[in-house]
Amino acid sequence: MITYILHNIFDILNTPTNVILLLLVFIITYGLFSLRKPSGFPPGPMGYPFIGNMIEVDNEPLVTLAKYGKKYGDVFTIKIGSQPVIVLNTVDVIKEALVKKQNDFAGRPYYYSLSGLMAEECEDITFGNYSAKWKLQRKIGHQAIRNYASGDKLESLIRYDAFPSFQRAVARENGKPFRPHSLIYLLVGNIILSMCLGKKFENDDPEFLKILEVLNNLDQAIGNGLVADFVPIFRYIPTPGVNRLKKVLKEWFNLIQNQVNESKGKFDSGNNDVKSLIDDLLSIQRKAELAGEDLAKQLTDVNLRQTLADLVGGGLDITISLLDWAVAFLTYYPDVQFKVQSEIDDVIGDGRLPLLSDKGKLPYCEAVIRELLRIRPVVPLSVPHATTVDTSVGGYVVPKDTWIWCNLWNVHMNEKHWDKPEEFRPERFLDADGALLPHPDSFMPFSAGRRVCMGEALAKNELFLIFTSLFQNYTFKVPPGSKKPCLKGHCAGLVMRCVSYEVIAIERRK
Ligand code: HEM
Repeated sequence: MITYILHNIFDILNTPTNVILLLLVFIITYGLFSLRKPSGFPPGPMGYPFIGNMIEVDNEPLVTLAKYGKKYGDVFTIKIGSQPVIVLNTVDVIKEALVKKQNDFAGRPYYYSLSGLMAEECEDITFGNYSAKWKLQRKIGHQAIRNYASGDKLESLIRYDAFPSFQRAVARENGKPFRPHSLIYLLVGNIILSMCLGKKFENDDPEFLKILEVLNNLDQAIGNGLVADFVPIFRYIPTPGVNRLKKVLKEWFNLIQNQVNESKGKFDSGNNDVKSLIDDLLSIQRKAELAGEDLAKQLTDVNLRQTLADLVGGGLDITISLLDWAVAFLTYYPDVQFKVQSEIDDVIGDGRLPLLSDKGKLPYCEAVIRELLRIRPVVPLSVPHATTVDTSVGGYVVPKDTWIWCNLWNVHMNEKHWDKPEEFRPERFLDADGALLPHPDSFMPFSAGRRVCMGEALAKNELFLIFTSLFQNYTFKVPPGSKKPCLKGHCAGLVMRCVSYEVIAIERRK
């Protein structure tokens, strides 16, 4: 048949009907071919030609993956467009991959929007390929964060600048209902930007608002990803989605690069005063160069601005989402809010804002933060991984370059590990005397292994300080006549967000 077609191709193509017929045959064959799973891959749902399981997974990713898990087991394959993805659905297989075989699963898949455009061809930490240069880039980023995560820098930033500025913004609401997300955005934005750039901002500072606006536009332009992520031909077609993303990214890179240049100019003129995380990154990199670490010389300006972009972009969005969930849940459950406030009142009182040294003394508050991270793990499917070599997981052989999703959400919702997992119950993290229990293996909001969240230590300290400061100073209530916040999440890109809601904030310390 094929030989016949090849020999008579020009005769066949001589009428429009035949051309259309041939095209149809090609499309149908390609469509059927796109349904095929690579041999040896774990089982999974069939899906549709061209799009695979994309519609179901895009609509309700967490519900859909839980349903597939029940049918196909701990490890299964889905298809996003023509791209096969292996989903790891339980703690055992996730730990086998990310901890036991951590090097094998430390890669990242290539997404055109995130790895290509946003990370300037994988030059950042989050989407960078697992390599010696990437390890050094992560080490430098990690070291710079560590200098801020503990100690006075973070504490004083919150106590003296960001939180008082947040209080002034709440006071301007004058007891009227407002959306906490927008004020939390300004609060966390102020902390992260002051930390990264060494600048202090009032909430209405035009430079500050411009950076937040660009970040917000970036978020919207990325949305749930681009078609070009899964259908490669769209990378070469200037679709409105790609054009919009490129435009916002140009603005974002300009903003970030200007900050890097300011810092570099300072260092080049002999001023080695470290005032911000970007100064830290530069000084650690220069020390590595002087110590003869040749790889440090390979870290370019693009790597530097991408590391900064990872810290600003990643840190901001995820932390804001968790705090937005915190206000939503504690407004919904006033009894939990009351217990949080009573513990803070007993231990700290109202004479000063909370400090990191209070951490061990507020077990109930810590249990609430943990329960929030369990019930709403803000990066529920982690950041996608890829295999770096031929390997195996859950008894299946997995070839190099396979895309892997780790379903952290399902781990936190597994009845084998959590009693009534859908209930918000902070006490599950406490013993009978109210002391904090060590958290179990099945609690993994920051993921695990080589790619474990780089900001984990900073995030935990930041969440503790902001959370306790918020509830020490305010009681959040549902506005009269309004409904309680909706606690059902929705996934936008990699992040699980709260549906927008309103509260009133009643000041507790007059
Ligand atoms: C509530 C707070 C946060 C949560 C729940 C969280 C969670 C996560 C998760 C699940 C991952 C993916 C890990 C993997 O690929 O297996 C991740 C990666 C990452 N996070 Fe976080 N994160 C938080 C805050 C932060 C903050 C504050 C920063 C930085 C300032 C940060 C920086 C990063 C970076 C750079 C990566 C990529 C690491 C890599 O690819 O090696 N995160 N985070």
